[in-house]
This record gives sequence, C-alpha cells and structure tokens, in this order.
Amino acid sequence: MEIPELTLKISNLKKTYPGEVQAVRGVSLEMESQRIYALLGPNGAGKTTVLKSILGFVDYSGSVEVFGSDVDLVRNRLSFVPEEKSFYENLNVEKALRLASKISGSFDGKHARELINHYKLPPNKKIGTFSNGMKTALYISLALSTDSDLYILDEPTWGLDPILREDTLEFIREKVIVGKTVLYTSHIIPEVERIADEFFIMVNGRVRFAGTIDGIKEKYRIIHMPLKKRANIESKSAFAVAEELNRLSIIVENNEKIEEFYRIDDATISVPDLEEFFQILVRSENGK
Ligand SMILES: Nc1ncnc2c1ncn2[C@@H]1O[C@H](COP(=O)(O)OP(=O)(O)OP(=O)(O)O)[C@@H](O)[C@H]1O
Repeated sequence: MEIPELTLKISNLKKTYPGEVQAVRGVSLEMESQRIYALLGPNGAGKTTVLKSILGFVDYSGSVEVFGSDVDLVRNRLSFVPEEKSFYENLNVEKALRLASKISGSFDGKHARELINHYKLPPNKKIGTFSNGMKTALYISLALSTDSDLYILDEPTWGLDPILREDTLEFIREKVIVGKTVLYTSHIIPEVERIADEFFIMVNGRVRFAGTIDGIKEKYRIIHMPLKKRANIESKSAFAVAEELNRLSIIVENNEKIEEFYRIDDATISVPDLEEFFQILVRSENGK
C-alpha cells in the first residue's frame, strides 16, 4: 500500500479583511493524501477564506504548504471549484471547454464532455443564464476533468438536485480511490457524513474540531438537561454548552469526569452523531 503523503500543512493562518473583519483567527491543520476532508461551519465561519488562502488568492499571515511547497510552485497539481461561480458568465459550455483546455495542460476535454452530458448542460446557452445547480455542475465538470493531486471544492453540490448531488459525491469519491486528495465545504451534514473521511469544524475563524466521526463518538458524549439545571454544570468542564429551546445541551469529554454528570437529575447522556455535535458546538460559540 502507498504511504500517504502530507498534502497540506497550515500553521497559524490568520486573515483580517479591511474593516477589521477577522475572518480566520489562527488555523492550523494537516491533510494527508488519499482522503476526503470536509470543512464545515456556519455562514461566515471563515471556510472560504481558508480555501482562498490555500490557493493563494488572498494574502494572509501564517504559513501554508501544499505538497511541502509554496502553492505557486505546485499550482499544476491543484484544481478547484470556487465559491463564487460566475467566472464563465459570458461564455457558453463549448467556449468554456476551449478556455479550460488552454488554461491547463492536464485538462481532459473528453472526460469533461462526458460529465457535461451527464449533467445535461446545454452546449450553446450562455452560462450567465444557467440555474445555480447548472453552474455548479459546469464547475465540477471542469475541475474533476483536470488531472490534479488536490481538489479544493467550495460547495461542489450547491444547488444540485438530490440525484445529481449523489452522482457528484460518487465522482468525488472516485478521485480518492485513485490516490487524490479532496478538501471540500458543504452545509449538508448528512452528505458530508457519508462521503468525508475527516472533518474540520470551523466557528468564528477557528477550527473547533478536527477528526473523524468515530473520533467524535469515542471521545465525546452529549448531555441534555432542563435549562433550570444550568447551575449544576457551572463548575464542571464542558467542551461546549448550548441553550436549545428549553433545554441545555452539553458536549463533554468521555472520561472519568463524566460521572459528575450522571449524578444530575433529569440529565440524559448519549453518543453524538455529527449533526448534533455540530449544532451544539456552533450554538455554543454563538452564545459566547
Ligand atoms: N472580501 C471580503 N472583504 C471583507 N470581509 C470579507 C470578505 N470576504 C469574506 N469576508 C468576511 O469574512 C468572514 C468569513 O467569510 P467566509 O466567506 O470565509 O466564510 P464562510 O465560512 O465561507 O461562509 P459561508 O458558509 O457563508 O460561505 C465573514 O464575516 C465575511 O463577511
């Protein structure tokens, strides 16, 4: 079996936009080859800014190494789907295909046509008139038809219907089977849960969790209790605490300290799934 390569190493990445908007506040993460990584987070968490930093599209502080180098030296090993899918507005599919083959030597026009047919994109209609889902389909067709080692996909299923979304996940999966690495963002947790090997959950410009679903299930427990019991947890260590309607939801580490929570009346303890873990983590940060 091939030894995984370190695809990406980000250390203490920070990005402040004009107007003192601190979009990314010290992100460090690593990615190995042959895996799908999902970058999750609520709106405005800083996900797109991290992807743009990796691609060298914005300036930042901290360091980003792609395949051990500056991104400019390995750009031919990367493909991406941007968040803003409006680059080809004035072209039709035929012209976009011609442009893509001029931009990248590793672009496979035949494969792109197969994907475009699969998505049933009209060849001669102006791309500016496409629906959101059609634009996504075009971008994903172009990105996945370029032979790269790292695919950076910002919401690659945005606007797609459930059937095409499923097909797209399959196309992405195929990349990893042949040894590539994928970093992608999505707001659809069940989708992410099925396809991604590892997750980064970003909230307010920071990565609050990095790991696998099995890691979440092993390392954490979720405790629900009535709101009025809040005083019972003030002195106890919790990873995240969120008020949800009339109850308190808490994420705690699954270690000997959890016994303190067993002693609270009306508290229930369960193994988290990704959706619940994500919800509590994000609500907890929003409540700070
Ligand atoms: N060009 C810009 N100028 C100023 N602020 C910006 C710019 N781009 C992003 N921001 C701000 O930076 C923060 C992070 O934005 P970013 O787009 O990275 O978040 P995101 O997690 O991708 O959000 P979403 O899920 O909504 O796409 C937000 O507060 C956003 O308003």
